Amino acid sequence: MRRYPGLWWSLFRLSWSTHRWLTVSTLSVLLLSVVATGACALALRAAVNAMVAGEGFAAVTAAVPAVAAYAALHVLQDATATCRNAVTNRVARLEVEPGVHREVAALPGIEHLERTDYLDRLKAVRDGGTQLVGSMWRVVLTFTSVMKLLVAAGLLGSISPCLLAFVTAAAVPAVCQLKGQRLLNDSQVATMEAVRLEASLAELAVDAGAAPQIRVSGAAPGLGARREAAWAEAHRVRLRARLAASALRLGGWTVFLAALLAGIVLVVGRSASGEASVGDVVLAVTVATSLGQTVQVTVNSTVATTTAGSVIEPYLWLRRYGERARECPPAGGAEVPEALREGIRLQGVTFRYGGSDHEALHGVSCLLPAGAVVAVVGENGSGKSTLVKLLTMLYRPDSGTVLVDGRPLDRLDPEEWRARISAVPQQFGRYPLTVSESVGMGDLAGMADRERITESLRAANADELVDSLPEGLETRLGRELSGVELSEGQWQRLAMARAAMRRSPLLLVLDEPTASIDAVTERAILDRRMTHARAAGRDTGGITVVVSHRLSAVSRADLVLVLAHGRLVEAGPHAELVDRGGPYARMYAAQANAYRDERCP
Ligand SMILES: Nc1ncnc2c1ncn2[C@@H]1O[C@H](COP(=O)(O)OP(=O)(O)OP(=O)(O)O)[C@@H](O)[C@H]1O
Repeated sequence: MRRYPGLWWSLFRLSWSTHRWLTVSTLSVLLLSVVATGACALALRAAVNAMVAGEGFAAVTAAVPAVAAYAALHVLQDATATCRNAVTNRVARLEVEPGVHREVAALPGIEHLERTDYLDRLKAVRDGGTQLVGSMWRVVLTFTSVMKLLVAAGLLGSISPCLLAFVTAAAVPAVCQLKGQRLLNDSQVATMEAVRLEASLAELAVDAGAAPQIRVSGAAPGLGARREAAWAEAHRVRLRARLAASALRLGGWTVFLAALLAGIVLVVGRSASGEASVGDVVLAVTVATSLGQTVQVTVNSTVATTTAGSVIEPYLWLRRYGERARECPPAGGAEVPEALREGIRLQGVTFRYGGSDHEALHGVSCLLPAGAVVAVVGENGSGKSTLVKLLTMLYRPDSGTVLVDGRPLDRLDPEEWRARISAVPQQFGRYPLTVSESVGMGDLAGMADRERITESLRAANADELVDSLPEGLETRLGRELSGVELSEGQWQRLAMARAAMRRSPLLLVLDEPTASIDAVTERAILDRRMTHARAAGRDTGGITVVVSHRLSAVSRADLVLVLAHGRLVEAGPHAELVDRGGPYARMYAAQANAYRDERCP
C-alpha cells in the first residue's frame, strides 16, 4: 500500500497532461457538489426559521437558493459520474493500456512471456486500465466525500456539540465494510489456483488442438469432473467469505441508523425545550439524510479503491519487473562482428528457468566453428531449445559465458545481434496475413521485394505450395480472418521461408524446423539449407544450428552436439560419433532399426 499514493499521483499527472479539460471539469464538479451540500442545508434552515417567524419575504429569499442548491446537487451528481467515466476511460484506453503493451514488448528476451507469475499479472492488468485509473478518481471522490462529512460535522456541531458523536458513528459502517472486503479479497487469493485450474480445464474442453485426443481417449467426463471439483472448492470458500462480509455490513449500518435516530430525537427534544429552532431540526434532518448518502459514497469509494488492489498490485509488480530488467541492460560496448572468424564458444554455460527446480543446461562448453552446420540432438527435455534460446539472447546464462569471436554475447546489443541472426523457433507463429506479408516479416526491409520473397519460399520448398493457393502470394492465410487454412507442415514451411529472408545471417537457428514435415521433404529441405548455409558460411563465417530428433536428417552436419539432462555428453562429426559407439551411436542405431522394422514388418 505504501506505493499506492505514488502511483495515484503519477496517474493524476498523466490525466492532467493528456486530458486537461476533462480533468479540470471533473475536479470542478466534485468541489461544487461539496459547496452545494452545505449551501442547501443552510439556506433551508434560514427559510424555515423565517417562515416560523412570519417573515414571508426573507423566507422566499432563502428558499430560492435552497431549491437551486438542491437542484444543483442532483445535476452535479450526474455530471460527476459522466466526467469521471469519460476521463477514466480515455486515460485508461488511450494511455495506460497501450503503455502496458509497449512495456511488455520493450522488455529484452522472452523470459517474462514464459513465466506464469508474469503472465498472471499481465492478464489482470491488460484490460484493467479502467479500474486502475478509476482507483485514482475514487481517491479524489473519497477526499471530496470526507470534505462533505466535515461540512456536515460543522453544521451539526453548530446545533449541538453532542451531535458530533453522531458523525463518529458514521465511521462504523465504513470500518465494517472494509473488514468485509478484506475477507472477500483473502478468499479470492486463497482460491485463485482453483479458479485458474477451472478456467484452464474449461478452455481445454473447447480447444481444437486437444479435442482429438480427448475424444479418442474418452477423457471428457474425467476432465469435466476435475473442473467441477475445482469450481466447487473455489465457490465454497468464496460463499463463506461473502456471508461473513454481508453480516459485517449489516451490523455496521444498524449502528449508524440507530445513531441517526438518536440524533434526530435529541434535536427534536432541544427544539421542544427552546434550545434549538425549527430550522435547526430541519437542518439536522437534511444533513443527517445526506450524511447517510455521503457515508455510502465514502465507503463505496474506499472499498473500490482497496478492491482495485487486484489490479494495482500486479501493475506495480510489472513496473518493478520492467525497472529491474532495464536496470541490468546489456553492458554494451562490444560490436557485433561483420563476419565470424573463430565462431561461437560456450564456456561452462549453466541455466535454470525461473520457478524450475532443475537446471535446463549445466556446464556446457563447446565451440560452434565459424561457417559450420551444427546439429543439436538429444532426448525430450535435454536442453536443446534452451541452448538455442541462449544463443539468440532470449535468455541469459546464470553462469558461464557465450563468446562470439571472443566477444561476450551479453555485451552485444540484443537488437543488433538479432538483426544479424535468423531463426525458425520450435513454436513458430501462424501470421494471419497474406503469404507475401507473412514471409516478408522475416526481414522488414525486404517486405516489398517480391523476388526475395519468392526465393525464400523456394529455399523452404514452399514454392509449389504457394502456386497451388488461389491467389498465390496474395492469398490471405488463417481461419480467423476467413483466409486459407494450412496444414501444420505447410505453416512450418512458411516459417522456414520467413527465416530465409535474411540472406547471410551470422547465426541461423532451426529448432525442429521440419518436425511436421514428411521425412523425404525434410531431407530435401535440410540438404538444401545445409548447402546454402555452407556457401554463405564461407563468406561470413555464419553458423547454422539445427535441432532435430531425426538423426538421419542431420547426419550431414559438420558437428553434432549430443545433450542429455542439460549436459553436453558428446560432440563430433556424425561418422566419428557412430564409430565411438556412445549415446549418439545407440540413438542412431535405435532410429535406424525402428525405420527398418517399419519398412519390413
Ligand atoms: N519456460 C520454461 N519454464 C520452466 N522450465 C522449462 C521451460 N522451458 C523448458 N523448461 C525445462 O527445461 C528443460 C529443457 O527444456 P528444453 O525445451 O530446452 O528441452 P528440449 O531438449 O528442447 O526438449 P524437446 O525435444 O522436447 O523440445 C526441461 O526440463 C524443461 O522442462
